[in-house]
Amino acid sequence: MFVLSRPHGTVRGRGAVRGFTDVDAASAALRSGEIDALTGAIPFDLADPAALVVPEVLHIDDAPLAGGPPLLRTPVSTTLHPTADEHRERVAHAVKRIVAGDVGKVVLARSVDIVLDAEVAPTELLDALAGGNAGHNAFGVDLGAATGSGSWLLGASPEVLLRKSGSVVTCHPYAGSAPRSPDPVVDRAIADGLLSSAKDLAEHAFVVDHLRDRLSHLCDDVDAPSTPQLQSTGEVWHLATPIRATLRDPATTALDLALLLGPTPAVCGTPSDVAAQIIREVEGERGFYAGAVGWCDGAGDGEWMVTIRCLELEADRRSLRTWAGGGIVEHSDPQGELEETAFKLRTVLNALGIDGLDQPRND
Ligand SMILES: C=C(O[C@H]1C=CC=C(C(=O)O)[C@@H]1O)C(=O)O
Repeated sequence: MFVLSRPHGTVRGRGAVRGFTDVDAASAALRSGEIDALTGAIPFDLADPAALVVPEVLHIDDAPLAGGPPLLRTPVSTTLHPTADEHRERVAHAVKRIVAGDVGKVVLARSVDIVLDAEVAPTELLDALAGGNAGHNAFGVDLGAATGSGSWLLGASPEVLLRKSGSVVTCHPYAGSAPRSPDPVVDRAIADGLLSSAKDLAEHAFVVDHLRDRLSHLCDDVDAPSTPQLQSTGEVWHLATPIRATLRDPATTALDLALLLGPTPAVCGTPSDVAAQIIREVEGERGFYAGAVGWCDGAGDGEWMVTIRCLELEADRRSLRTWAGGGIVEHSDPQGELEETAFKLRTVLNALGIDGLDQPRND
């Protein structure tokens, strides 16, 4: 099963006629007309297996999921990768490499392994994720249909890697973050601070520059405003830029665009190859985190979200891994970056009904 809930509608894929773990084979089958739809997840490292299926039925309607209340689970065990101290050290080291000129920006992430006190049904968690943000953004991908793993990838990503309809491509990159506050006056002041933060504006510009450059390979009229706007989730303020471009060849598929554009510097860095190498050395394999989740129809139209604010729920339905990362640039502060991972983790933790991770505050 596949579900992508967005403010403008919900896409559901049911059944699996065929599965693909090789993105190039999936892309070729779509382009040749051998298959007429595709749903699923692309990993961060395209050399890793994807989880793509040709659904028996692809159903598209014009309402998001209604969303449900948060669940009420308690962790019986929590393991952080890495510890707070180690993450601060990694950020400090990345800043040194940036100052040395090895890389311009690199996104470093932390993961948390949690074992819950009781099982969670993937569809129940999907509803809780959709209920946790005003846009009812949420996704759920049964990874087993393609990989046989029995796991589900679930999340509430606010970030559209791309949407393709006919010859029009839109992207909505997010980069640059600050925590929401329950106090409206403080919340507004935090948002205003983000909009004028030189460090966050620089962090954001890497992503827009990358998308402008990659889109120009296939598109004319790439239109991106010169300054970002504010967007928010339930937990986080972001800088975001709406980008629009016109494809030279409208037969280019949304999947091909996802492979061309991602992983962007919102989740990887600049230059992409150097940043990806640093991430591999520092974090190891990311799996599906920071890849893309989405769908594509027979005309090549579709939508792909950046796989963030997400978790992988294992076959036992009690064990899960969730992730949060942040873009490191020259003026990043290790403690600030640690705190950023903590408030980004709240999206998934809130949906599960988990208050704290039972660790010292900054862990
Ligand atoms: C990498 C993540 O967020 C990205 C998206 C928005 C803002 C980001 C930032 O401010 O660093 C990240 O680029 C994540 O949530 O794990």
